[in-house]
Amino acid sequence: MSKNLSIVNKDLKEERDKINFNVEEFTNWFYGGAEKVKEKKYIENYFLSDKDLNLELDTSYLSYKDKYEEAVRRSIVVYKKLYKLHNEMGGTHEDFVKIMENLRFTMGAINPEGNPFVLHFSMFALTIMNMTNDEQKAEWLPRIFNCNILGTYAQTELGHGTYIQRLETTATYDPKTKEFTLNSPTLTSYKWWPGNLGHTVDHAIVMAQLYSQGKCHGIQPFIVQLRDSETHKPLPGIDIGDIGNKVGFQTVNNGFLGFKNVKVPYKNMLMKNSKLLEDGTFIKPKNAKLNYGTMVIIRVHMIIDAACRIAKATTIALRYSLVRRQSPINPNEIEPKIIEHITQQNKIFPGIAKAVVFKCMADYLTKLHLSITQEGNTGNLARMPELHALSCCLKAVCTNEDAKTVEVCRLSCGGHGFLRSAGLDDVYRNSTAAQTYEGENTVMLLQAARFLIKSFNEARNGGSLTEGVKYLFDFIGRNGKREIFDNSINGILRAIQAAAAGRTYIAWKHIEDDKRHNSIEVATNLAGVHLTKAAELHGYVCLLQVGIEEIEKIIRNVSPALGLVFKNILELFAVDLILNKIGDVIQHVDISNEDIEKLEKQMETLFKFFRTSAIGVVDGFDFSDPIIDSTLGSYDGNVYENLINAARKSPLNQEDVNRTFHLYIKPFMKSNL
Ligand SMILES: CC(C)(COP(=O)(O)OP(=O)(O)OC[C@H]1O[C@@H](n2cnc3c(N)ncnc32)[C@H](O)[C@@H]1OP(=O)(O)O)[C@@H](O)C(=O)NCCC(=O)NCCSC(=O)/C=C/CCCCCCCCCCCCC(=O)O
Ligand SMILES: Cc1cc2nc3c(=O)[nH]c(=O)nc-3n(C[C@H](O)[C@H](O)[C@H](O)COP(=O)(O)OP(=O)(O)OC[C@H]3O[C@@H](n4cnc5c(N)ncnc54)[C@H](O)[C@@H]3O)c2cc1C
Repeated sequence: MSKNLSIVNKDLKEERDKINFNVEEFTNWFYGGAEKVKEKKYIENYFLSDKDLNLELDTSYLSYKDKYEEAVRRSIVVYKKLYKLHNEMGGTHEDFVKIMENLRFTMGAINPEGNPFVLHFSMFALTIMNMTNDEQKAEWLPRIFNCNILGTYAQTELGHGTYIQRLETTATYDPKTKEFTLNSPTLTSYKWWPGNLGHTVDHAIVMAQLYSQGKCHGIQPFIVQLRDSETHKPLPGIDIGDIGNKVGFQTVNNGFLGFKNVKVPYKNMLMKNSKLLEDGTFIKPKNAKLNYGTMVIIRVHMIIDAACRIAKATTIALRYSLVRRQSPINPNEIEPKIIEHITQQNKIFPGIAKAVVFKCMADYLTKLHLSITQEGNTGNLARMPELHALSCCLKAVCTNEDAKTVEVCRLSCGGHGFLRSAGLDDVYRNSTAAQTYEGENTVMLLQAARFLIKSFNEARNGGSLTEGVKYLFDFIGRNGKREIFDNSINGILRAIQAAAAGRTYIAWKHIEDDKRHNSIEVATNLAGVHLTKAAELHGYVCLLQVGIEEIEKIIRNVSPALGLVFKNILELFAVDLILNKIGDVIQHVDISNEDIEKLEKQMETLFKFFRTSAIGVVDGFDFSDPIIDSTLGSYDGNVYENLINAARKSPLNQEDVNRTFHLYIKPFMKSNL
C-alpha cells in the first residue's frame, strides 16, 4: 500500500497496534496471491505517478464539457502508457489482461466520473473476440488492440432496453450488392445510452433486426463505422450525439445514434453464431441466446466490481469512525470513537463481511463461466441457462446490496459523508448505475425466477436438478412441514434455503391458481412480486453456500489467526442475513422467539470480536490513498486537516470577495426591498 507519509492519527494508530492477524496475508488472499499484489501495486504506481495526468486538478469543479475533455486527455495518457508497459512486460495477451484487470480501479481514480473508452476495451472488444469467425477476428482484432479504431456496444434504443427482441433498428440484406442497409424507422428505434458513443468512438457493434429474403431473423450484431477515420465527422446517414447530463457517469459519453440508409458490407455481420450465406439464406445458431453472450460476461464481472465498491466505501466509513469522536456513552466519560456506538458497528461491519463474501462469489462465478464457456466451445450448450440465471440473479442481488451498503456508509459518516471530498458520491453513483445497466435488476431477478420455477416443476416431477437448486428437493421432501431451525452456519443456510424454496412454492402456486383463469404469461406477471422475492432469496442462498464452501477452504490454507477472522466474517454475513430476512424465514422455518433473540445476541458477540480485526481487514483491501480519494478515508486518518485543506481548494475560496456581492448582493441589501 502506498501509505501517506504524514503522521498517522493516534486513534487510528492505536487501533492498528491491536490488530491480531497478518494484514498482508489477507491482502494476498483478496488479490489472489503475493505475486498479484506486487503486480497490482506496481501497475497502480506506474500509472498514478505520472505527472502528465495532473491528478491535482479536482475535476468535480469543471463544467460538463471540460470534464469530458479532461477525461479523454487523461485516458490517452493512460492508454499510451498501457501499451508501453505491455511491451515491457512481454506483449502477450495474458499481460494485457493483467494490466487491464489492475487498471479497473486505478482508472476510477484517474477519471472518477467514468472512462470515455471503457466500452472499447470491454463490450466492444469482447463481442468481437467471442462472436466473430476466424476471418473477422483477423480483420478486426489487430485494429482494436492497436486502437486504430475505437468502438462501443450499441444495443439499447429509446423505446427498448429490456425487451431486446423488440429492438427496431433494421439491417436489410441485398444479395445483389452484398450489403446491409441500416435504418432507424422510428424515433424510438434510435440507439440511446451506449457508453462512449456520443463523441468518442468511430465504430460500434450495432444490434439490429436482420431482414433477408423478405423475412425477419431476429436481432444480430453488426460492426458499423460511424465516423470518418480522419475528420471524425459522422458518416452520411448517421445522426449521432451525446445524451446529456445524468445522475452519474458524466464522462462516459453515453450517446444516441440514428441510421438513414447506412450501407454496411456483408462481412460486417458477426457470424460465429448465426450465419447468413451470401445469397441471403439465414442459418440459425445452435441457441438464439448465444448473441447475448457479452452481457453474460459483463454481468459476471459486475460481482467483483460490487465487492470492490463495498470494500472501498466500508474502508472510508470505518477509518472515519475510528477517529471521529462524538457523544459520550457514559455521561462522565470522554467522547468515544463513534465506532463504539453499537449502531455504528451494525452499519459498517456487515458491509465489510459482504465485500468478502461477494469476492468469494466473484471468484466462483468466474471459474464457472470459464468452464461453461469451454463446454460451449465444444458444442455443449446444456449449462447456458444455468449460467444465465445465476449471473442475472447475482448481478441483481450484489448490485442492490452494493448501492444499499454504500449509502449506509455515507450515512455513517454523518454530515461529512455528504461532502464530495469524502469520496462516497462517485462510488454511490457507480453502484446505482450498475443496478440498471446490463439488465435492470427487477428484470434480472425475473429471469432467475424463470429458472427457479422450471427447477421447481422438475423437482416435483422427480427430475434432476443442478447443484445450486437441489435444496428445492428438501422443501418438497418435507411435504408441507417446516424446516427446524438450528443455530449453526449450516442451520442458517438451511433456513434461508427453506425461505427461498418456500417463496418459490408460493410463486409457483400463485401461477398455477391463476392459470385457471388466465394465460400462463398473465399468471406469471401476477406472481411477479413473489417471483422477484424468490429469486432474491435464491441469490442469498448462493452467496451463503459459496461463502461457506470458499471460506472453509480459505481457513484450511491460512494462518490460524487469519482463519478466525474469516470465520468471524462468515458468521457476521450469515447472522446479518437471517436477521434481515426473518419475515421470510418465519414463514417457512420452525424458529422461536428465543432463537431470534439468540441470533441477535450472537450478532453482538460477533461485533465484539470483529471490533479489533475490522481495521486490519479494511487495510487489507489495500486501497492506496489516490484510489480511495477521500478526506475521511485516507490511511493516516487526519480527517480534519484533510477536510479543511479540501475546502480551501474550492474555486470560490480563491478570492476573498466574489463578484456577486457587488453585482447583486450589495444592491439588494441596500435597496430596502
Ligand atoms: C433476458 C432478457 C430480459 C429477455 O430476453 P428475451 O430474448 O426477450 O427472452 P425471452 O423470450 O423472455 O426468453 C427468455 C429465455 O431466454 C433465456 N435466455 C435469455 N438470455 C439468455 C442468455 N444470455 N443465455 C442463455 N439463455 C438466455 C432465458 O433463460 C429464457 O429461457 P426459457 O424460455 O425460460 O427457457 C433480455 O432481453 C435481456 O437480457 N435484457 C436486458 C438487456 C441488457 O442487459 N442490456 C444491456 C445493454 S449493454 C449495457 O447496459 C452496458 C453498460 C455499460 C457497461 C459499462 C461497464 C463498465 C463499467 C466498469 C466499471 C468498473 C470499474 C469499477 C469502478 C467503480 O465502480 O467504482
Ligand atoms: C449508466 C448506463 C450505462 C448504459 N450503457 C449502455 C451501453 O453501453 N450500451 C447499451 O446498449 N445500453 C446501455 N445502457 C442501457 C441499459 O442496458 C438499459 O437502460 C437497461 O437494460 C434497462 O432497460 P430500459 O432502460 O429499457 O428499462 P425499462 O425496461 O424501460 O425499465 C423501466 C421499468 O420497467 C420495468 N420492467 C421492464 N420490463 C419488465 C418486465 N418484463 N417485467 C417487469 N418489469 C419490467 C423495470 O423493472 C423498470 O422498473 C446503459 C444504461 C445506463 C443507466
